[in-house]
Amino acid sequence: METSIKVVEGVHWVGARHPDLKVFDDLFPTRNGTTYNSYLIQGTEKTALIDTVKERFSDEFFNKVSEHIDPSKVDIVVVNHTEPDHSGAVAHIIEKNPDVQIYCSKAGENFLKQLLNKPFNAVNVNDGDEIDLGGKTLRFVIAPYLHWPDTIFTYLVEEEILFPCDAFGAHYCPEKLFDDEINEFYSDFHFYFDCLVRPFKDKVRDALKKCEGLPIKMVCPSHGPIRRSTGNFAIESYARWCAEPINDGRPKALMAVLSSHGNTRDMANVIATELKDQGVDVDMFALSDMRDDDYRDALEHADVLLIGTPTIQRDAPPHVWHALSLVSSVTPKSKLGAVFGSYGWSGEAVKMVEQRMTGLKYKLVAEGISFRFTPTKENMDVCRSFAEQVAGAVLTEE
Ligand SMILES: Cc1cc2nc3c(=O)[nH]c(=O)nc-3n(C[C@H](O)[C@H](O)[C@H](O)COP(=O)(O)O)c2cc1C
Repeated sequence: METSIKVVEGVHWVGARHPDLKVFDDLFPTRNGTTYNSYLIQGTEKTALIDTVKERFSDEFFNKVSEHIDPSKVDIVVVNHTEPDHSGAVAHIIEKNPDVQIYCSKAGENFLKQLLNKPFNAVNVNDGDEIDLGGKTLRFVIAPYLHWPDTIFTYLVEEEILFPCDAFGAHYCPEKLFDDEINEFYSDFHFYFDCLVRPFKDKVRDALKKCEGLPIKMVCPSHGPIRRSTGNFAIESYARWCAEPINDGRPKALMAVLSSHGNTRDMANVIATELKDQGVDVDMFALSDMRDDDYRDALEHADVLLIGTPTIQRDAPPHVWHALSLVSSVTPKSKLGAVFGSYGWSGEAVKMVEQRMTGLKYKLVAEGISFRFTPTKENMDVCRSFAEQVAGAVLTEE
């Protein structure tokens, strides 16, 4: 049976391994399974757990905790993040000790109320709050949206260890727990960031600012290896990936176009020429043949998103919906947008895409235009006016 692992004196990993997990949260593929990391911190006065494990791993979790203390004697559970893969054993701890104090953010308390559906003893924490366990001081950093609104980081002052829950983590289940005992896992680390954290780059910047100046010897995330020797590398990687987009000269329009017979593409070309004349560069993407990652990068650098779509089978084509589904997987630089396209008879697509963009919180800077089959010279004049309006909105926003 697996046992707990000492991290430093008075701090033990009491988590669980899930090496055969293939898809996390039914959403994200995992090449190497994952771990649910929980940490037991024992001071001279009090004992705290930092997060717990997924519910089905509760028994092995409690076995590990019991190596050090009767689980009913744990005084505090810090819930850095309430998602069930970390809060899954909290209900069992409360059964063992109804007085256990649950340290969490206000949002965390609200979420836990509806995750547990039972009373518990919550202590809300704010930035900089501390609790002294007796020679082991926990300090809290509020880090909302890394990756849920409830997230906090916990910092162990004396040992200079950061417990950031899902931030800086990786779905990777190594044989050994520490980074300096295992092979490189950079691609899993990067993939994890892309799946979970990339939509919140601005929030990462906020959290990193709060951590500036904190001496950090070790980063103990909630998934994957403990970063005993590369904690700062993980933090620097996030800082690099989340840096503000550089304003390198002229504003940019990202134009994503699908066109079966070339009509929407002809409109796109006229619009693009006019945009360039007005001082806006154009990054053109053919939606039928694009790499998602290129498009995601472009979304993070574009000042406006233009979608060109024909109506196909009373709808916009699936490629267009796919492109729109990627918006929420990144931190778009701007939420200005506009839609255009050609149709044959019913012409639903442009309106439908406008509605979706509004739902994604885009501000539509020009009324959508759609023309029947081959655009006429007059139609192309309207395309130029459309481009002028878009350029005007983008340049005013600059
Ligand atoms: C498979 C297919 C299905 C279509 N279904 C519709 C439709 O439901 N409603 C409509 O208005 N036009 C429909 N059209 C016509 C196109 O919207 C029209 O040909 C348009 O000009 C195509 O623009 P494009 O050249 O940019 O693709 C369909 C075209 C194709 C190829």
